[in-house]
Amino acid sequence: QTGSANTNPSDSADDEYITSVSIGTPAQVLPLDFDTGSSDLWVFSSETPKSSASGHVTYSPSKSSTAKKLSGSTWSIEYGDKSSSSGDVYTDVVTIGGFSVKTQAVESATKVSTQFVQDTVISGLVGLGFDIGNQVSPRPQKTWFSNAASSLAEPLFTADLRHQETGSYNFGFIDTSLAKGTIGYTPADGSEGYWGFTATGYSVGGAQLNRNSITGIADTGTTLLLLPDNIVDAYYNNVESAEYDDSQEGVVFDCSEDLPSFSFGVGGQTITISGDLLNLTPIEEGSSTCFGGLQSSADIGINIFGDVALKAALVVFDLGNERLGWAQK
Ligand SMILES: O=C(CNCCc1c[nH]c2ccccc12)Nc1scc(-c2ccccc2)c1C(=O)NCc1ccccc1
Repeated sequence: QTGSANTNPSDSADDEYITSVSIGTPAQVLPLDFDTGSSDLWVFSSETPKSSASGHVTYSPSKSSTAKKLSGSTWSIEYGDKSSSSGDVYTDVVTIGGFSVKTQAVESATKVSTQFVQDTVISGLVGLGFDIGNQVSPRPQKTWFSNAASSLAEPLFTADLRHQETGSYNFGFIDTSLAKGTIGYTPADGSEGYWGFTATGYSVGGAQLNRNSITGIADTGTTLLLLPDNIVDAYYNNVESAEYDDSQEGVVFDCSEDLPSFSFGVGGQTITISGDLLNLTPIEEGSSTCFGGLQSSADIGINIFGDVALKAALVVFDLGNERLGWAQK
């Protein structure tokens, strides 16, 4: 068995990607953000304060004949950007791309932080990280993919995120036609709950790849490519108008500048992110100053290959073989 779901950028900056998910009987369809950087499926619900839920599609367990309260279970998550949510837990049928998991833990939000309240295009997250990262207590729950894996043709899924166009999440199969290059595989480290891996080097503007190990995570839930300062500086030294903007908390530059590409090595392949994918968006509507897709990971303590990097590749999240595959698109 397999599943295939389309995913769409939420806005003109590709800030996040929205995928429709069916929950319950009859189906309640919610726009959710698939997140390989976390391991909880949580949703805005009938239990979310009305003031917080306004503008969001919500899940009502009381309207689903297959919903069951997981009594005594609660959850609470805080993300690195200080956003957070918490609540209680139901199990229900969750269908993604035509594949149904009958008894999926659906974490219902009774509290959500302002970032999520204001982000009305999404009604929650589908964690696609490793089960060890799940935040339900007293008994951690499995992710949708972990529950699905044993019934899928192959225990893997692929992410094909695209700039300002429809992409896909495929479960149980690899559509190699989505990529130009060969898929290079590298071991994945799931011990922290993330899809961790090590890139073998980087280059700016198509130059020869140097040999620098870069350990990081493949994270569909983070917009940016966040790398060490030495790499960020090496890149922006090629961008004449680049400067650090305190109010934006990142490097900005003239929108008119032609940005160099950025490449990294992984699994014996070279993934090249074109310059225009590294110009994320004007800092404000109509501004001629643009915000960079590559930013520093220095005060984060972890390198994150977020959507800006993933957009350049077809990425295979291979749970069965504990490995990540990358192919140039
Ligand atoms: O949490 C995830 C993936 N789920 C994000 C869900 C989400 C969190 N707000 C959201 C808002 C909308 C949609 C989804 C999300 N990835 C990781 S691993 C380490 C960090 C981290 C640790 C310390 C400091 C910083 C990051 C993060 C992180 O916070 N990324 C988001 C971010 C990273 C940088 C800047 C902003 C956000």
